[in-house]
Amino acid sequence: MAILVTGGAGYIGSHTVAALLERGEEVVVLDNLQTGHREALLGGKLYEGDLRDKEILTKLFAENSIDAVIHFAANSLVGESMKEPAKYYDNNVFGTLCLLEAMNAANVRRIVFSSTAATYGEPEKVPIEESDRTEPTNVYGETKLMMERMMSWFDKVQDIKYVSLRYFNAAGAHESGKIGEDHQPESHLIPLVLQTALKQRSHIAVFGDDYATEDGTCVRDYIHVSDLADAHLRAVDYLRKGENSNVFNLGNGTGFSVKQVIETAKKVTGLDIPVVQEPRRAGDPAVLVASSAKARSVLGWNPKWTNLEDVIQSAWNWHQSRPEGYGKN
Ligand SMILES: NC(=O)c1ccc[n+]([C@@H]2O[C@H](COP(=O)([O-])OP(=O)(O)OC[C@H]3O[C@@H](n4cnc5c(N)ncnc54)[C@H](O)[C@@H]3O)[C@@H](O)[C@H]2O)c1
Ligand SMILES: O=c1ccn([C@@H]2O[C@H](COP(=O)(O)OP(=O)(O)O[C@H]3O[C@H](CO)[C@@H](O)[C@H](O)[C@H]3O)[C@@H](O)[C@H]2O)c(=O)[nH]1
Repeated sequence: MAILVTGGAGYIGSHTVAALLERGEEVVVLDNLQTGHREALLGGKLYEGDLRDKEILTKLFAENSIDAVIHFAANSLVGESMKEPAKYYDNNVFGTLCLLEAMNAANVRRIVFSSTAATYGEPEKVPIEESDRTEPTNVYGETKLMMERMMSWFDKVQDIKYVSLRYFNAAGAHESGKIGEDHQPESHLIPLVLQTALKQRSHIAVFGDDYATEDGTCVRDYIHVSDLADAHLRAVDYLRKGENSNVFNLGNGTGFSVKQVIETAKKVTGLDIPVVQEPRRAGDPAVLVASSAKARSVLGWNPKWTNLEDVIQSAWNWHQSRPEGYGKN
């Protein structure tokens, strides 16, 4: 039996594919390569196509014995979602609907889903627990919450069991140095800061310094991509044991401000990183920090990369060895 990974050629998807292959799983990937890279796939069978294309989904499920789906494929940028909402409802919500319909038709009843800290919006308290209020402050988070609710109804009505993993901020790169983060254009803080250290950019913009945080900049919980990959394998095992649908936060439980990330990157690289203060970015909550106690106790998840310096060092190794990323697909 194979595992279908949608978005497997993307950043977190490719690290999860690597982890699945390492433990001997058969992997099938569906990716339209809109942000992913063929070279990021260290194995598995790639179907190059779109989640919203019913024909390719039907073909893929007919040609492979799929046991479970891990669903990464989505648009996932907070800032962009506040400029182009339709793109997010279409790819994320409609795309997931197409996938669930095809799964039901093919009698595939397990899905692990990439959700996000952005489902919470401004948290009522930190660290955030899964039972806390979900009131997204951006379109992206709203679409992910809709996808979770949709899966909950497909569970009730069609018995498709799901595990929704609400990741906080993914960071770092694979220890082998073969795969890492390469988004074109890049919008995530850590890669942008490291590209500035490499002098590929003149400066890093800090979006807002008037938040209610210690130094006025936004606080996030950075979690290593290999720890995220490990959680997906545990979530598949959890569903294979016949457990009920569930939701888990995945974070380290420590928050770092934008300024602290830049300072840590300066220390790791030993290089100058010029900063320019800019206005707030629409849709950004001030603080997002996870309680992952539930994932630890139920999934036995135990993140290894708990130190921000080590996480940034692992990203730095990747950026130094592949300053242009993967290059052309
Ligand atoms: N990066 C983070 O910090 C973070 C945090 C929380 C949640 N997430 C979620 O994790 C998932 C992966 O994030 P990422 O950072 O690896 O993003 P990514 O853009 O690197 O990966 C997404 C992959 O999905 C593919 N894709 C997108 N739409 C598709 C479609 N319609 N059909 C087929 N393939 C499609 C892309 O080509 C890409 O390979 C996303 O669902 C995102 O919302 C990411
Ligand atoms: O040039 C930049 C880029 C980012 N930031 C700030 O840095 C923080 C982190 O931003 P970014 O790296 O863009 O991540 P988020 O917007 O927090 O979103 C990421 O983390 C979410 C979970 O918390 C995921 O759901 C999203 O998919 C993923 O992109 C935010 O406060 C941004 O305002 C800057 O100040 N300057």
